[in-house]
Amino acid sequence: MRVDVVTIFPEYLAPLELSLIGKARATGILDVAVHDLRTWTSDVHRTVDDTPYGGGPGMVMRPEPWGEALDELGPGHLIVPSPAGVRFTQPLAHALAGEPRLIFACGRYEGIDQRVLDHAAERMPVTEVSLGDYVLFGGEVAVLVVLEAVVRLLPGVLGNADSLIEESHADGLLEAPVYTKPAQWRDLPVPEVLRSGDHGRIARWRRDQSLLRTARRRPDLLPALPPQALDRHDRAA
Ligand SMILES: N#Cc1c(-c2ccc3ccn(Cc4ccc(CN5CCOCC5)cc4)c3c2)n[nH]c1N
Repeated sequence: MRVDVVTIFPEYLAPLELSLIGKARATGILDVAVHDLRTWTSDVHRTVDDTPYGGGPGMVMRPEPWGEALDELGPGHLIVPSPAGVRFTQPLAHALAGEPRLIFACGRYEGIDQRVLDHAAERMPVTEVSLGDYVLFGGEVAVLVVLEAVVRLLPGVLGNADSLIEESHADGLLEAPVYTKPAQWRDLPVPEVLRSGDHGRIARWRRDQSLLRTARRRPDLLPALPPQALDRHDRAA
């Protein structure tokens, strides 16, 4: 997968050199390039923003540098983080993991001139995404989140592919609690079932814990579960 990120704060994306994303880059699974939007400015002050038409607070990012940048870097699936975007979810992460090329446009100020997105949409898929209902300073943090969620799904990135099956949101439920040694820590024991060696019991316990957690913390996820997601054992509850 080839990823291009355009931002006025390239240093914000330094974490992309680290951990599993850094390893995916080193092993050739992922090719990431971070670009400074000011590369595509032509004035002496390298201006990237201007006042909003129609008035209102703050500044808006000028279309010209973005147009030049996307002319050079496109085509690819353009991902634009925005407070007004569609909620970023695990299904969307899976969809993006299937793309050969992603281009991330990191806005700042009050956002990017809408014509940039409209013009790009004439020649490539454009998706505005939001991390959630709160307001950040810009899109860079969202790019780190989206990229981590997407890259984890690429073949060869996670050592144990099984961990993709058990994790939260993979089957629509929150994951069960996890434990490791020691068996007793500050008078707190590991649940006996997890040390029983009875894999059927362990699987049922984990499923029950997932359902309990989801019901308590994210009841909004429960109705979305298709009937077949609750196996015969669950229905009895
Ligand atoms: N992903 C993501 C994001 C972002 C995000 C992503 C990208 C950019 C580029 C600039 N900003 C800052 C900005 C601040 C204020 C406004 C106008 N406001 C009008 C009133 O409603 C709220 C918005 C717009 C943009 C960004 C924020 N925030 N929250 C998420 N989940």
